[in-house]
Amino acid sequence: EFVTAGVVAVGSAITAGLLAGFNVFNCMINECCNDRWISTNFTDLSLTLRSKLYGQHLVTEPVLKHLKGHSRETPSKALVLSFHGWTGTGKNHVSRIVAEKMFVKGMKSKYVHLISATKEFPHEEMVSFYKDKLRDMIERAVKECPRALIIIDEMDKMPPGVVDTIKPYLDFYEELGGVDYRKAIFFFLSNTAGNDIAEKTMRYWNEGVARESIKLKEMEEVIRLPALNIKSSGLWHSELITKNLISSYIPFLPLERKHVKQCIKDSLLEKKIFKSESEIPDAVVQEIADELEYYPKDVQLFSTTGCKRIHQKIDFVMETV
Ligand SMILES: Nc1ncnc2c1ncn2[C@@H]1O[C@H](COP(=O)(O)OP(=O)(O)OP(=O)(O)O)[C@@H](O)[C@H]1O
Repeated sequence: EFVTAGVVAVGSAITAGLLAGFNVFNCMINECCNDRWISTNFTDLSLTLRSKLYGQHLVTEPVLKHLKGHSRETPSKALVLSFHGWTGTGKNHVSRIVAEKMFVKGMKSKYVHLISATKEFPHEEMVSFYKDKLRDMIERAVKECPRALIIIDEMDKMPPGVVDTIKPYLDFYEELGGVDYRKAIFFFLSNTAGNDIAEKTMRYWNEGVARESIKLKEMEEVIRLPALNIKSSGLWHSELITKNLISSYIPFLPLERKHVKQCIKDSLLEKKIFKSESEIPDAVVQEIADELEYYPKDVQLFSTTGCKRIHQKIDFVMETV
């Protein structure tokens, strides 16, 4: 009996060893939820954000700070960053950069989830079904990898009330149903409060105050109230706001012509129309920039579509050159 027990024990040890070996080998080739596939080194991310995100000082540093803080051993809750601003100001751009620098497979990682509210939750009358659907999506994502990045785009198109269903997962609980949600990262993207952010930025400009001296704290105030009170914000009367479950509101300021010009240069290089920045004639950049619309009409300060639609404008202008 003693001998049999010994043989069984040795057998189990060998099986466990083989399994562990297989897992190590498997995770060298296939994506796993570990440090080989998910980075906790923020150097590259910080360099990229600093050089490739224009005019958004209230985004670059706060986002980096939150990500670094949250990556420490055991965070007390999931990180929830709510991105707000006009169209084309960089909300998706930042999300993509973060995904690409944190996850080896970038946006293609099975641990990065991009949920489009208009695609997934198009009908207002289906709220209760959508609540189950969203809850299920989040549970599956975090069960598969506690360090998942979940991006909800077009939050303002989400039927009111749906998002509150994920409240427990964003709270300070150690675990829910055997799953720890505290290492997960959520980005909410919306245009809500975009006009309020633009107005405030405009006011500073009129007073001759440098854009870079605008503080995060005051902009957060500008966002929080509209997000809570506008029915089509996705966060209308949401407990995520009232119970302080959103870690930070990140304002994307409207982009000025000089930022748009930087985006144009990037796009011209990306499209391989020019080989280096020094080859790009100013007149070409100017002409493409003139194709966009600016607000307010008299001073033409902010691009109403940020850096969006630049690719089409390049095609149009280069076609006629
Ligand atoms: N601040 C920025 N710095 C550098 N490039 C930018 C910036 N904002 C936008 N872009 C460029 O413009 C493109 C469109 O921007 P993006 O999709 O990030 O806008 P958005 O804020 O998510 O808009 P929407 O609210 O319409 O979803 C990006 O892919 C990027 O190339």
